[in-house]
Amino acid sequence: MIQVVTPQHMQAIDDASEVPLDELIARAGAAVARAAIRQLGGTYGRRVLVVAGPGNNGADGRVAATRLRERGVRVAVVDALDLPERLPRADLVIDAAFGTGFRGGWQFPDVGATPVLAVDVPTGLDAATGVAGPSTPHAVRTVTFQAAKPGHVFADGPARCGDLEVVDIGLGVDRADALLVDAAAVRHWLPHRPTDAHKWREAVRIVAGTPGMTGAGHLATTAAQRAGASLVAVSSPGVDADAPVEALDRRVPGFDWYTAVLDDLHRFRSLVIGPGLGREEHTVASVLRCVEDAVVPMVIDGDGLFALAWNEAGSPAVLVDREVPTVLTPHDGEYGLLTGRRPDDDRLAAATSLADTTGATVLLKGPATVVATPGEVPLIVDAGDERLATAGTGDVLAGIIGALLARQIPAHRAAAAGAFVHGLAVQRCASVGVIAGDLVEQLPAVFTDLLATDA
Ligand SMILES: NC(=O)C1=CN([C@@H]2O[C@H](COP(=O)(O)OP(=O)(O)OC[C@H]3O[C@@H](n4cnc5c(N)ncnc54)[C@H](O)[C@@H]3O)[C@@H](O)[C@H]2O)[C@@H](O)CC1
Ligand SMILES: Nc1ncnc2c1ncn2[C@@H]1O[C@H](COP(=O)(O)OP(=O)(O)O)[C@@H](O)[C@H]1O
Repeated sequence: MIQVVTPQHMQAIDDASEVPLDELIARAGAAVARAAIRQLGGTYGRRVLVVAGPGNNGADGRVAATRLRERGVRVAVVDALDLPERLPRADLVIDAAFGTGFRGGWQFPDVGATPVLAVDVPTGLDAATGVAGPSTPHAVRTVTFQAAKPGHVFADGPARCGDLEVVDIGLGVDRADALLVDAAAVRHWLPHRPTDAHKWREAVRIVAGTPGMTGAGHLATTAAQRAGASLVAVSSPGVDADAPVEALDRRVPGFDWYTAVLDDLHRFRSLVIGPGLGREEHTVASVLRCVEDAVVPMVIDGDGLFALAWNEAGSPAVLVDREVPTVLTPHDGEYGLLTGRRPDDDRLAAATSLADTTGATVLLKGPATVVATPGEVPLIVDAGDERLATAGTGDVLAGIIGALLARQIPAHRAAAAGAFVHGLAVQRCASVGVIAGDLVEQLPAVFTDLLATDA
């Protein structure tokens, strides 16, 4: 997995390093020159413009300029603080104006359609949060050093950075602030089914859906089945519609259904509660009883999170005493209900603080999803894309995580692996018109491909 380190932490690593700064800059500049040559597809007859600032980011760019000249590239270097009225023509612009030391108030010049290669971060992109300034260029590629920064993966980061290249320049990273989840990690986390498998061994209990929102129960159930649950029992309180044929249809009344759910919950390996349950007072009461008394790992999603927030003692009080893992899956609005404030731009900190106050695993949804658990390095999943922003995809995610918990994957990894396969599933879907059920259909192939690749 790629390490993610905050800019402040990277500065401390830099300060503590025994490698002299000049050497780090030489290595960084050489890596930028190599990336530029790859981007140009050669050196002969190619022209590069380097916009170089007054700090170390500019120094990286000047070294790259020297290396490129040595390779026969025609290079012009312009001073970011003294830009000429007309920029020299080029096949590639290297943005070495400012990196993590940028303080705002400087405009990146208009380079038209010329591709931009950014050094460390495109100028003006906040490396801590990914929020771009008004003139931040859209780079085709960004070369960063030793570790990715949160700004590369959150907010405007992915769109402004283009392809991200992380280059080892010999700085020892003592600890990562987060890890970017990849296929190799998820493959490693997935258990093989034992030959003596038994249908109750990976059984998932789901409470989701109400009259008028029966789809939530259906989506979570089929997602859990397709993510490897050996058996799924589903209840949609007050609903008489049929469950999927392969699932156990556990009909429960619209009120006080917690007794029926808790009754034989010990037979299951996980409980998914919340998608499409509604926000009635009696629903809140039943959800809270389940959270307090459930003896199996739980995923609490959607209206289950509303129920947690809507109780006088506050969600931490309900959760901290749980002796088995709990995964909370808020989007920004649900995070706001739980904490009284929507997450700010520092999404790693937002997820981590909710995890710390509740003792739960928190999966904070978004274009890049963060998974935080007390005592674990946060995980970031950026496998999905905007096609996931459609009704019901969260219900699918909850079902997948429920199945992975039932398959005995620890909560932190189960949540991140769930978000990762959810993202891979959408990659296999059509470019337009994707609905949540399409993700479910893709899951067996996603898992099959993941397990078949030997990276
Ligand atoms: N540990 C690492 O990650 C390494 C980082 N390196 C590079 O070092 C960069 C950080 O270097 P610096 O701390 O020198 O920061 P920058 O190179 O981003 O720029 C800081 C300088 O720019 C000036 N400045 C900032 N905003 C301005 C504005 N709006 N108008 C005019 N002047 C402005 C500041 O006064 C300061 O002199 C990284 O982005 C990276 O490119 C590499 O050199 C090698 C090692
Ligand atoms: N722009 C986006 N890019 C990538 N993933 C997204 C984007 N918007 C939403 N998602 C993902 O889609 C899912 C939506 O979940 P949720 O909001 O709970 O949907 P619902 O409640 O309709 O089921 C989450 O997994 C979230 O991370």
